[in-house]
Amino acid sequence: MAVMTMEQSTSRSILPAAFRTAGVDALAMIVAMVLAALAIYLFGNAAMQRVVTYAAIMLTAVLGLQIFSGNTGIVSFGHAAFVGLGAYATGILTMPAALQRTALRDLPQFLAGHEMSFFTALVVVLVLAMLVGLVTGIPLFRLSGSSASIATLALLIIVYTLLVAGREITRGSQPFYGVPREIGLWTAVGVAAMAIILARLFRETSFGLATRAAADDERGAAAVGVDHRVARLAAWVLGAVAAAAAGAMMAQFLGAFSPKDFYFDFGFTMLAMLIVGGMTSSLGAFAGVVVTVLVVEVVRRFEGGGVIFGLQMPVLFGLTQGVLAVAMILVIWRRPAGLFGDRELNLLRRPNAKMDPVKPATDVAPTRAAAGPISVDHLSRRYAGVVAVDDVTLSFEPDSITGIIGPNGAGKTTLLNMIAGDVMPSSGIVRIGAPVRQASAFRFARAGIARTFQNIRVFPRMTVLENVVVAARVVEPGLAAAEAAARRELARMGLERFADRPAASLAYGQRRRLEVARALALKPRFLLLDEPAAGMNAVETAELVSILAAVRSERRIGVILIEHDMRLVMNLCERIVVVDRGRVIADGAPAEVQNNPAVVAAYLGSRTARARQGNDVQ
Ligand SMILES: Nc1ncnc2c1ncn2[C@@H]1O[C@H](COP(=O)(O)OP(=O)(O)OP(=O)(O)O)[C@@H](O)[C@H]1O
Repeated sequence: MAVMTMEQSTSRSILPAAFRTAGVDALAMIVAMVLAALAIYLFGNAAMQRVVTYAAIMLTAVLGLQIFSGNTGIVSFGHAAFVGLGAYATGILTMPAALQRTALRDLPQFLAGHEMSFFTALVVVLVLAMLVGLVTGIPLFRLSGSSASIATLALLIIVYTLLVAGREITRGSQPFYGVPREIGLWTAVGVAAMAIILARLFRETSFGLATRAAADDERGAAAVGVDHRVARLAAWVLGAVAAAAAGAMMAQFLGAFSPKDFYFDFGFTMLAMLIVGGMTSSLGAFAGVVVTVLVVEVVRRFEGGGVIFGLQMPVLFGLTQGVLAVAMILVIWRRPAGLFGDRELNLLRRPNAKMDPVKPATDVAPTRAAAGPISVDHLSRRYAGVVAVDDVTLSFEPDSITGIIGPNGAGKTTLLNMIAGDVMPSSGIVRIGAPVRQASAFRFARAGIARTFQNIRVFPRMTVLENVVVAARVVEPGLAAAEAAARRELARMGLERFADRPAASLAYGQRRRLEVARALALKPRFLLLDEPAAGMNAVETAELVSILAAVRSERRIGVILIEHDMRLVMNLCERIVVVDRGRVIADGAPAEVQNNPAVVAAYLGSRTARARQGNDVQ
């Protein structure tokens, strides 16, 4: 009987394995939600049904937040603003015309008298959220980390101020009333189910992979061709859409509300739910909402005071928010990644399962457009007081292997970083065939320059396979093809059995090999390696040398490597460029360079200097 290989099975299926897993996970969460709703529908009272409806609405909002914050790592306060916008827009669009004439007397003509059904209003609200998401996301995607978080906070304040100031449309800080209460349990559950599918699948899309990679390591992501700004914008817009859908439901759930219902308290509740469950997974959002709603429901009974279990209790104003805050602190303290960590259910993924054999990638031809050599013209890079690279002119042919050596601080890494588009030259230019904008690493990567880093930059929270898929996705026609290519690259590097493990769990030498596999998945013209054997033992180094030599002859790509291990350099390289104090002092075959008096002097000089420093210290 013929054994079907993993490669065959993957290429035959339309859906990539990651989507199949995500689909089954989403289905499991939806089934759990529907069963809970059904039990309450059949056996619960009206109050219980309201709690489940509220939970489904909050789940939609929190999943919107998770799509952005969970994947990009940027904590957002702005999603509460989208819930508010969705609520007010739905309120205006669905309010009966007669009521509108008394409640919103000054409403502009174009907004008056629509009397839409909930679902028609929902469609309008979603389109509106997409537009507002795009407009607000464009300035936001240029920011990272805490400055991006502050920008989302600013958005929340701006939207609140607009809602309060736009009295003719929103009734300002007065309650906005008269919204038909049409939303029922099953509508809320249905919309929440859509949000679950959206959030769970988004993680596995190219955008989801790109945002997660950039959240783990922005420079590492750029080095594999990821333009994280576009991916981040996509996450922002989709998150905004889900949050606005929650707002549309919230409007009809509450019937009456005011701007403060969608301000800090609400933003805090959304964040608390997500952080308690686990920010980086849709399972975390799901669990966070369930746990928090249950806790809040219990605590709320105590908040109003009265006789509880035979005891007379005082009114405890703010108890719910207080308990939420304490729960959040406890979770952050005891389980920083949330109750469910950063794991999805991953029902179809079994890390230790025996896999079908994969044909290692040995016959991959470079596919990139930039077919010519890399040329570096009068390249310099100055830092305050230091000339790291000083007027270097060089050319590197594809299908050649060049070592760049030199004493510590000679400028090797800075030169390599400029060739990879990671550092902007102070003067001079790097040409890689096609014209590429300087200092945009992701464009250099897409033009055929792949690299590894001196300090390994794998994406620790992503699986080993995902690390490579992020790169493969840039050159392969679809996710299924990218998965198959990534598996073959992992097999080439002897890492296929670790495919479903988090990259952080790999040993040091394996992580170095993973970085090489990820770089090769770009099908590059040139592979730039910054001290690939650093920190490896003799066996690991020998293994790496033989892999690199084989890869280079299999694929006929140019390799440029920086290395202090002279044995490795002399064994592997056909050409050696020696750099000292930012300048090229020798360039030629290994034997020539070894006997070059300038090189001997540079190395001797640095050693003498080091010895002198040592004596000074003593
Ligand atoms: N971002 C930076 N800011 C300021 N100075 C820098 C920066 N990057 C590099 N330098 C300086 O530029 C010089 C060259 O550094 P570079 O890291 O390129 O050398 P190297 O040859 O790769 O050294 P090593 O072999 O130790 O890695 C050093 O003096 C370094 O301190």
